[in-house]
Amino acid sequence: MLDVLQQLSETLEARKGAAADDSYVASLYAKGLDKILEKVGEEAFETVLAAKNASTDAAQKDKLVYETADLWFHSLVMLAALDLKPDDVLNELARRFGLSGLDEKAARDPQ
Ligand SMILES: N=c1c2ncn([C@@H]3O[C@H](COP(=O)(O)OP(=O)(O)OP(=O)(O)O)[C@@H](O)[C@H]3O)c2ncn1[C@@H]1O[C@H](COP(=O)(O)O)[C@@H](O)[C@H]1O
Repeated sequence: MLDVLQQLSETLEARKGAAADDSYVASLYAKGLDKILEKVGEEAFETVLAAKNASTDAAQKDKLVYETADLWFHSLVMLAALDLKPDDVLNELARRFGLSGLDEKAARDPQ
């Protein structure tokens, strides 16, 4: 699953050189950081709403997954716009989990 983040991260980097007319991500970069942050805020709100609905109606869980994917995606665009990568966040999570970083985790758990 980490491959998905890695490949998406590479695509987000590549879009820095793309035309805004051809790419949603390039169009966000062209609109600037404030627009990207607005999208992150919007998607966070939609995710919270979806979680509330899913808490009383299990049929809404698909919607929650969809909105969370939108939130993660726009968060990755935000990180990329500031020249950060998913690994920066994953390494921080690993550190909190008691690991010094992803390399150590890979050594312990090759699969
Ligand atoms: N994962 C995503 C992804 N998730 C959501 N979205 C887009 O995010 C937007 C969110 O929908 P909204 O209705 O909130 O936004 P909107 O109304 O279109 O835009 P606003 O006017 O509100 O800014 C939609 O246009 C979705 O298509 C994504 N667009 C791209 N990707 C990935 O990014 C890659 C590069 O995309 P492009 O740059 O478009 O080639 C793609 O191959 C995908 O892997």
